[in-house]
Amino acid sequence: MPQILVEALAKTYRVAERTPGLIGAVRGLVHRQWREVWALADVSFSLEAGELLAFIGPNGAGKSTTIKILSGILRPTSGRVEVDGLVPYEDRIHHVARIGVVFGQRSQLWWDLPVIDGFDLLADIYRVEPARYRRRRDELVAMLRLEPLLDQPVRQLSLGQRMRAEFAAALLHDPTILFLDEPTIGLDAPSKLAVREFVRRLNREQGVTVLLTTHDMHDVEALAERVIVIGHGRLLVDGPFASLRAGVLAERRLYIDFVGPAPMLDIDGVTIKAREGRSLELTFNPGRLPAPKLIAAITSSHAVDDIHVEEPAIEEVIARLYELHDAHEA
Ligand SMILES: Nc1ncnc2c1ncn2[C@@H]1O[C@H](COP(=O)(O)OP(=O)(O)OP(=O)(O)O)[C@@H](O)[C@H]1O
Repeated sequence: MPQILVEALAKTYRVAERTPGLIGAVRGLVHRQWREVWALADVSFSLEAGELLAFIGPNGAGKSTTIKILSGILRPTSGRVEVDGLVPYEDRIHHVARIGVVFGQRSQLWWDLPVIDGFDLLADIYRVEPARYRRRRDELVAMLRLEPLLDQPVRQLSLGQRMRAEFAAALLHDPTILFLDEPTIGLDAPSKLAVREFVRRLNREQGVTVLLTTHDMHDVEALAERVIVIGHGRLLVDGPFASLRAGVLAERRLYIDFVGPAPMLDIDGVTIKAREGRSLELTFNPGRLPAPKLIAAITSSHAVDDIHVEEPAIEEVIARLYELHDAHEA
């Protein structure tokens, strides 16, 4: 029996139609027109205990809605959800004792309270037995290097520091499942690395099941073995990251600055995308032509000033997935 089971999940939101202008606004107060927005059309997947799954997709794809339903905040329009045998939105009290949630854009700590007081309050709310709480809190404080921040009010923390405190807050009651909604959003590079390292340890060493949404492909690469791509409220892909990468993500971009004007390159399997002055941008498939081989071929015959390889941005990957999906549906 999987730990998380999602079957034919659908969610519509009812939003008020706005008529422009003052008269429209007044009329809207009297006869409000509603329109339905399909956030999720039909999503099914399951997750075994101890898995780490990344949920990716463009803005508005339905990722946050899925996390909100799984964490019991929202009720779906139709479909079935079970987490550890419970229906999250029907048995919230028991459910929240087993899960931890971190929203990158929202805080569960109290803005004006010192971090440690917020932790104490949460332990009370979750009714964590005092000795167990102190043990878990000290463990998390050490893992997340929170000691120097404990007496500071949350509002004085930097975003990176606050996210570390948020992770501890979400885990004080020792949940076996962690939902993360864009946990690295807005963080600088060292803070992102710290978050990834912490999530990895939590999953690998403590066996916590993690479901994560992100727009950062580096999060996915660093953490997830399995990836679900969601778009238009539907599942587009569910599989190992390695195969997604080898298929849709195969293309790499190479940027080269030459010492002199950019030469005409004619290499099998390489497409020139842009040429300007001394610069050249090209694409290649590393499965067919490994990057070191390509770079060696170019640098052995041309003087190069700078060179770097880039993976396609997540938006490009998603756009490509849409094309494949639409072609398949047609
Ligand atoms: N409370 C709400 N009321 C009305 N519509 C909503 C509400 N929340 C979400 N939506 C709509 O549902 C759709 C899915 O939104 P959701 O926030 O789940 O997407 P997302 O994949 O998390 O996007 P993002 O990457 O931008 O966070 C969007 O069209 C959004 O406008």
